[in-house]
Amino acid sequence: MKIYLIGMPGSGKTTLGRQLAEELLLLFVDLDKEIERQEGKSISQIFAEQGEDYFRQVESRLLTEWASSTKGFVMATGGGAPCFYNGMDTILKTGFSIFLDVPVSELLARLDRKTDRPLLHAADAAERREKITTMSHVRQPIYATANVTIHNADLPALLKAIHLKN
Ligand SMILES: Nc1ncnc2c1ncn2[C@@H]1O[C@H](COP(=O)(O)OP(=O)(O)O)[C@@H](O)[C@H]1O
Ligand SMILES: O=C(O)C1=C[C@@H](OP(=O)(O)O)[C@@H](O)[C@H](O)C1
Ligand SMILES: [Mg+2]
Repeated sequence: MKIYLIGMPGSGKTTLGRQLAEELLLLFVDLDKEIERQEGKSISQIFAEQGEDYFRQVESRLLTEWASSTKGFVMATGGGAPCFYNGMDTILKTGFSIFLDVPVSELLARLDRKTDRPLLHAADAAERREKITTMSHVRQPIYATANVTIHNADLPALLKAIHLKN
Protein backbone atom coordinates (compact mmCIF):
# COMPACT_ATOMS: atom_id res chain seq x y z
CA MET A 1 0.00 0.00 0.00
CA LYS A 2 1.23 3.47 -0.94
CA ILE A 3 -0.26 6.36 1.02
CA TYR A 4 0.52 9.96 0.08
CA LEU A 5 -0.14 12.91 2.38
CA ILE A 6 -0.49 16.16 0.47
CA GLY A 7 -1.24 19.74 1.47
CA MET A 8 0.23 23.11 2.24
CA PRO A 9 3.47 23.64 4.18
CA GLY A 10 2.56 23.37 7.85
CA SER A 11 -0.46 21.13 7.26
CA GLY A 12 1.22 18.32 9.21
CA LYS A 13 2.33 15.96 6.44
CA THR A 14 5.69 15.20 8.02
CA THR A 15 4.45 15.04 11.62
CA LEU A 16 1.34 12.95 10.93
CA GLY A 17 2.99 10.89 8.19
CA ARG A 18 5.60 9.59 10.61
CA GLN A 19 2.92 8.70 13.18
CA LEU A 20 0.73 7.03 10.56
CA ALA A 21 3.56 4.92 9.17
CA GLU A 22 4.43 3.74 12.67
CA GLU A 23 0.80 2.83 13.36
CA LEU A 24 0.43 0.92 10.08
CA LEU A 25 3.89 -0.66 10.29
CA LEU A 26 4.79 0.88 6.94
CA LEU A 27 7.97 2.54 5.76
CA PHE A 28 7.90 6.32 6.27
CA VAL A 29 9.25 8.42 3.40
CA ASP A 30 9.63 12.19 3.66
CA LEU A 31 10.15 13.40 0.10
CA ASP A 32 12.05 16.51 1.26
CA LYS A 33 14.45 14.32 3.25
CA GLU A 34 14.97 12.12 0.19
CA ILE A 35 15.84 15.21 -1.84
CA GLU A 36 18.25 16.43 0.84
CA ARG A 37 19.93 13.04 0.99
CA GLN A 38 20.23 12.79 -2.79
CA GLU A 39 21.68 16.29 -3.13
CA GLY A 40 23.74 16.30 0.07
CA LYS A 41 22.36 19.67 1.15
CA SER A 42 19.35 21.25 2.80
CA ILE A 43 16.21 22.30 0.92
CA SER A 44 17.09 25.95 1.62
CA GLN A 45 20.59 25.45 0.20
CA ILE A 46 19.23 23.82 -2.95
CA PHE A 47 16.83 26.73 -3.52
CA ALA A 48 19.60 29.26 -2.89
CA GLU A 49 22.30 27.59 -4.96
CA GLN A 50 20.44 25.85 -7.78
CA GLY A 51 17.05 27.58 -7.78
CA GLU A 52 13.47 26.36 -7.59
CA ASP A 53 13.35 24.85 -11.11
CA TYR A 54 16.20 22.51 -10.26
CA PHE A 55 14.55 21.61 -6.94
CA ARG A 56 11.29 20.76 -8.75
CA GLN A 57 13.10 18.49 -11.20
CA VAL A 58 14.77 16.51 -8.40
CA GLU A 59 11.49 16.41 -6.46
CA SER A 60 9.61 15.06 -9.47
CA ARG A 61 12.25 12.47 -10.28
CA LEU A 62 12.31 11.11 -6.72
CA LEU A 63 8.50 11.10 -6.49
CA THR A 64 8.33 9.10 -9.72
CA GLU A 65 10.99 6.67 -8.53
CA TRP A 66 9.21 5.98 -5.25
CA ALA A 67 5.83 5.79 -6.97
CA SER A 68 7.09 3.09 -9.32
CA SER A 69 8.88 1.07 -6.65
CA THR A 70 7.45 -2.18 -5.36
CA LYS A 71 7.60 -0.92 -1.76
CA GLY A 72 4.65 0.12 0.34
CA PHE A 73 5.00 3.35 2.31
CA VAL A 74 3.47 6.43 3.86
CA MET A 75 4.95 9.44 2.08
CA ALA A 76 4.95 12.99 3.38
CA THR A 77 5.24 14.90 0.12
CA GLY A 78 6.51 18.46 -0.01
CA GLY A 79 3.71 21.01 -0.43
CA GLY A 80 4.59 21.62 -4.08
CA ALA A 81 5.15 18.00 -5.14
CA PRO A 82 1.63 17.39 -6.56
CA CYS A 83 1.65 20.76 -8.34
CA PHE A 84 4.66 20.44 -10.69
CA TYR A 85 5.45 18.01 -13.51
CA ASN A 86 2.07 16.25 -13.15
CA GLY A 87 2.96 15.07 -9.65
CA MET A 88 -0.71 14.70 -8.74
CA ASP A 89 -1.26 12.28 -11.65
CA THR A 90 1.65 10.17 -10.43
CA ILE A 91 0.16 10.14 -6.93
CA LEU A 92 -3.37 9.31 -8.11
CA LYS A 93 -2.17 6.49 -10.36
CA THR A 94 -0.06 4.74 -7.76
CA GLY A 95 -1.63 5.10 -4.33
CA PHE A 96 -4.16 6.45 -1.88
CA SER A 97 -3.91 10.20 -1.39
CA ILE A 98 -5.06 12.24 1.57
CA PHE A 99 -5.29 16.04 1.46
CA LEU A 100 -4.62 17.60 4.87
CA ASP A 101 -6.77 20.72 4.59
CA VAL A 102 -5.83 23.33 7.19
CA PRO A 103 -7.00 26.97 7.15
CA VAL A 104 -4.48 29.66 6.27
CA SER A 105 -4.88 31.24 9.72
CA GLU A 106 -3.76 27.97 11.35
CA LEU A 107 -0.88 27.49 8.90
CA LEU A 108 0.33 30.98 9.75
CA ALA A 109 0.19 30.23 13.45
CA ARG A 110 2.24 27.06 12.96
CA LEU A 111 4.84 28.47 10.58
CA ASP A 112 6.72 31.15 12.38
CA ARG A 113 9.15 33.66 11.00
CA LYS A 114 12.07 31.25 11.33
CA THR A 115 10.59 28.68 8.96
CA ASP A 116 13.20 26.91 6.85
CA ARG A 117 10.80 26.88 3.90
CA PRO A 118 12.44 29.17 1.33
CA LEU A 119 9.21 29.94 -0.53
CA LEU A 120 7.75 31.43 2.65
CA HIS A 121 10.58 33.75 3.55
CA ALA A 122 8.98 37.13 3.97
CA ALA A 123 9.81 40.55 5.27
CA ASP A 124 6.91 40.67 7.71
CA ALA A 125 3.73 38.94 8.84
CA ALA A 126 1.58 40.66 6.20
CA GLU A 127 3.82 39.50 3.39
CA ARG A 128 3.87 35.95 4.76
CA ARG A 129 0.07 35.90 4.97
CA GLU A 130 -0.13 37.14 1.38
CA LYS A 131 2.27 34.46 0.14
CA ILE A 132 0.52 31.60 1.91
CA THR A 133 -2.93 32.80 0.85
CA THR A 134 -1.94 33.05 -2.82
CA MET A 135 -0.17 29.67 -2.75
CA SER A 136 -3.19 28.05 -1.14
CA HIS A 137 -5.60 29.43 -3.78
CA VAL A 138 -3.43 28.23 -6.64
CA ARG A 139 -2.90 24.75 -5.19
CA GLN A 140 -6.29 24.02 -3.66
CA PRO A 141 -7.86 22.70 -6.92
CA ILE A 142 -4.98 20.25 -7.34
CA TYR A 143 -4.96 19.10 -3.70
CA ALA A 144 -8.75 18.69 -3.85
CA THR A 145 -8.44 15.87 -6.40
CA ALA A 146 -7.00 13.64 -3.64
CA ASN A 147 -8.93 10.47 -2.78
CA VAL A 148 -9.88 11.94 0.60
CA THR A 149 -9.81 15.42 2.11
CA ILE A 150 -9.53 15.74 5.89
CA HIS A 151 -9.97 19.09 7.64
CA ASN A 152 -7.62 19.68 10.57
CA ALA A 153 -6.55 16.04 10.53
CA ASP A 154 -5.19 14.13 13.48
CA LEU A 155 -3.97 10.52 13.64
CA PRO A 156 -7.39 8.95 14.46
CA ALA A 157 -8.99 10.77 11.50
CA LEU A 158 -6.27 9.49 9.17
CA LEU A 159 -6.65 5.92 10.42
CA LYS A 160 -10.41 6.11 9.95
CA ALA A 161 -10.04 7.31 6.34
CA ILE A 162 -7.69 4.42 5.58
CA HIS A 163 -9.91 1.81 7.19
CA LEU A 164 -12.95 3.12 5.29
CA LYS A 165 -11.02 2.77 2.05
CA ASN A 166 -10.39 -0.94 2.67
N1 LIG B 1 -2.04 18.69 13.99
C1 LIG B 1 -1.18 19.66 14.36
N2 LIG B 1 -1.55 20.56 15.32
C2 LIG B 1 -0.70 21.54 15.68
N3 LIG B 1 0.54 21.72 15.16
C3 LIG B 1 0.95 20.87 14.24
C4 LIG B 1 0.11 19.80 13.78
N4 LIG B 1 0.79 19.12 12.82
C5 LIG B 1 1.97 19.74 12.69
N5 LIG B 1 2.07 20.77 13.56
C6 LIG B 1 3.23 21.67 13.68
O1 LIG B 1 3.26 22.45 12.49
C7 LIG B 1 4.60 22.57 12.03
C8 LIG B 1 4.72 22.03 10.64
O2 LIG B 1 4.40 20.64 10.65
P1 LIG B 1 4.96 19.66 9.54
O3 LIG B 1 4.56 18.28 9.95
O4 LIG B 1 6.40 19.91 9.29
O5 LIG B 1 4.12 20.10 8.25
P2 LIG B 1 4.38 19.85 6.71
O6 LIG B 1 5.28 18.66 6.56
O7 LIG B 1 3.01 19.61 6.14
O8 LIG B 1 4.98 21.12 6.18
C9 LIG B 1 5.48 21.83 13.04
O9 LIG B 1 5.97 22.79 13.94
C10 LIG B 1 4.51 20.89 13.72
O10 LIG B 1 4.91 20.62 15.05
O1 LIG C 1 5.22 24.07 -0.71
C1 LIG C 1 6.32 24.02 -1.27
O2 LIG C 1 6.49 24.35 -2.46
C2 LIG C 1 7.47 23.49 -0.48
C3 LIG C 1 7.21 22.82 0.69
C4 LIG C 1 8.26 22.25 1.53
O3 LIG C 1 7.78 21.05 2.17
P1 LIG C 1 6.63 21.07 3.31
O4 LIG C 1 5.30 21.14 2.62
O5 LIG C 1 6.83 19.78 4.04
O6 LIG C 1 6.87 22.26 4.16
C5 LIG C 1 9.51 21.96 0.71
O7 LIG C 1 9.28 20.90 -0.19
C6 LIG C 1 9.93 23.17 -0.06
O8 LIG C 1 10.29 24.18 0.87
C7 LIG C 1 8.85 23.67 -1.01
MG1 LIG D 1 7.12 18.32 5.52
